[in-house]
Amino acid sequence: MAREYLNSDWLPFTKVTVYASTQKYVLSMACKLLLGLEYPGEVGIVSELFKRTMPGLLAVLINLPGTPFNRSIKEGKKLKLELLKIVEARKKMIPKLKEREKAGSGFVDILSRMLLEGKAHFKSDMEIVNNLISFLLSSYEGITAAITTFKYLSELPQVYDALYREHRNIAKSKSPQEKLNWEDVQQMKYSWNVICEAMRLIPPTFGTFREAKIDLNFAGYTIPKGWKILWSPFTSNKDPKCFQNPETFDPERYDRDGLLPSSYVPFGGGTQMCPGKDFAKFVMLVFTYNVVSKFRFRKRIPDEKIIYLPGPRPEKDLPVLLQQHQHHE
Ligand code: HEM
Repeated sequence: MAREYLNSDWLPFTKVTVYASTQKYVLSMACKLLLGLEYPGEVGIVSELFKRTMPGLLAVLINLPGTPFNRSIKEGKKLKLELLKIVEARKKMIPKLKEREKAGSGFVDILSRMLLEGKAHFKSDMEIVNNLISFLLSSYEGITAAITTFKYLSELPQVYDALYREHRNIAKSKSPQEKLNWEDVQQMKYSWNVICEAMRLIPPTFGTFREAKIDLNFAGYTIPKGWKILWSPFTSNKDPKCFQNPETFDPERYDRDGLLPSSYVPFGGGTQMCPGKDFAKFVMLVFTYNVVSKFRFRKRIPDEKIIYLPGPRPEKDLPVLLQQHQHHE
């Protein structure tokens, strides 16, 4: 799907805005993997309704006709109805899905898996829909934010070249039209280090809250039972005690220095750790592989700032000039 997407949305152009384009791709990919919708035909309605609902997340909470908040509520209701229709239709396919699963054939998307697991986990269809919306949101915001990787790839040619070499080695073991498989993705060790380094310097999420279950003493401070504590990857990620020369983009550090426990936490930790980590990793690696195998790119705004809305994004969506590889260098 990444290949198909790049052929239609990148290949005909010499300029693209990486953030907006990646967001579109990630949402389509999430619709396919989470909901089992076909790309590009079936993902259109859901992704459009989802995009129209999103502005309400950051709007002033005034629910009057014509306000962005009011518009988002209306679009959100339409999105839920559309997802309910999809859930209804999929339920009718459960016997077929069970057969397919027994035969061990074919990929089972997350919605189908939720339905196969049955009523034990979900009280109603609306609960399934609400879960799906939270997964779509995490993909849309989280995975796209990690695409700051491309900012560093356009700034650091030596990192780009090392990544390209890793990708070429994988490509050499395959025929030109052969798709990536799970084993190929496991080999993308340097690529993952690059993405990790981008997420270390610009974490996709600011952090979340925990509640103190007992009176705690931490670093000389008393935290009374019941207080909320905000943990954030922004603190340890730039701490020289955890990462040497923390401001330097250095993907090799993970193999060379290793990691202190709980020092690198873009996906959180403990029992609440992000359940979408592997999904996100897979989507990011496959997309990066497909982009780097086809293009070099140069930033059009040399000192473009990263802003937080609330997740990080390049201020002007990272416009780049594309240069297609003429032959495999
Ligand atoms: C690069 C992408 C992503 C990043 C950086 C990220 C990061 C995080 C973080 C920091 C948390 C809080 C963990 C904690 O409190 O310890 C979290 C929770 C969560 N994430 Fe992600 N996430 C990403 C992608 C995804 C995706 C793709 C999904 C779903 C498909 C997802 C689903 C969730 C859910 C459901 C929770 C709540 C878990 C709970 O409270 O038990 N995330 N994520």
